[in-house]
Amino acid sequence: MNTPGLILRLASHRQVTPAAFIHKHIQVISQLSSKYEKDDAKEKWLKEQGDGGSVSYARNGSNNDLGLVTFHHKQKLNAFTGAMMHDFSVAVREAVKDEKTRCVVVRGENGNFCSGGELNFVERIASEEGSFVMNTVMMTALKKLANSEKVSIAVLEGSTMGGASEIASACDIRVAHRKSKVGFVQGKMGVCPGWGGGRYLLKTLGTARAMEYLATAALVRAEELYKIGYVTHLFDSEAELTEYLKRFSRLESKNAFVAAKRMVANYSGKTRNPKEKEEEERRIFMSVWGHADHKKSIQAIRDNLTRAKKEKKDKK
Ligand SMILES: CC[C@@H](C(=O)O)C(=O)SCCNC(=O)CCNC(=O)[C@H](O)C(C)(C)COP(=O)(O)OP(=O)(O)OC[C@H]1O[C@@H](n2cnc3c(N)ncnc32)[C@H](O)[C@@H]1OP(=O)(O)O
Repeated sequence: MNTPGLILRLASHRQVTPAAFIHKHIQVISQLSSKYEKDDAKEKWLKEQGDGGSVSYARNGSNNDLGLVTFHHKQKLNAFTGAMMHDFSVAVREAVKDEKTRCVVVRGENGNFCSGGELNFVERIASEEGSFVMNTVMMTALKKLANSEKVSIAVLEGSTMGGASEIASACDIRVAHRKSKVGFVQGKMGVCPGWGGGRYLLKTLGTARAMEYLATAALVRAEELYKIGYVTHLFDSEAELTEYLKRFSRLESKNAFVAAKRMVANYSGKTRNPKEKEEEERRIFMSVWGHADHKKSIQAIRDNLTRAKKEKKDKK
């Protein structure tokens, strides 16, 4: 192809949003924002779309440090409906408020995380109003989860498709069943990430890999995701998963646990300027230094050293 032809071809492929299009969308968004001024109006609208399934929040009976957000729609591999998006918002609010827990475990029932948007529901809300409401409600819920002081853990089993990969990415940690798969398949449906979790996909995968996976609608095995660090732990059985989750009760000081989460969150976001991040780092550190747990731990370490020294001496 000659150079002018090539330039014309490239220009026609360049995705430039025309000004008229942007203007129309600003108008639509402004109308919808007034119609659904309150978050509960959007949640109510989603609930009315129904289509089965639910999402619950409960404290884990055998490990009280864990709160469980569970997807229930096993006949459709936990595909998300409007009712489930409504419940998810409520469940996340309950989970992050629960003062008794340290972690929020996000999981699907029956050995499957979630197969993305439920197709009948997706078809029904395929409109500007639908995209506005779904995107806003899910974005708010994912932000709440990502910004909370709990450590959030997504347990990926079976299939994690489309929007479900956004939920998984919004969590601090992803653990996966060795045989599971994650599909960044939004493009196969002719759309892009729409559950408000695009930013978390970029953060957890890195821009190049997020581009590759989204542009190819990749279905990726857990073992590959483990190699690139998207998944931090692979498990083969429920017993192994239970053992893994017990690790999050190891820190005696809950204060130190919360500070660890705050310290990581402070530097993983791009929202604050460097000066504010430094100030926040100092504030976090000052919240643990000199705290009763700190003083108790110093004494415990000192006692350990003394004990070890005595044991060494006795052995001689
Ligand atoms: C707006 C949401 C959008 C976004 O923006 O992000 C997305 O989420 S895009 C992603 C949409 N989801 C999909 O494309 C996945 C569709 N499902 C599949 O490709 C497969 O089901 C599977 C996930 C690869 C699993 O395959 P398999 O193990 O062979 O199970 P089945 O296919 O037999 O599924 C069992 C049962 O569940 C029904 N099902 C599965 N996913 C959905 C769904 N998303 N919506 C509605 N129903 C779903 C499937 O039809 C089967 O039903 P029965 O045939 O009645 O048993």
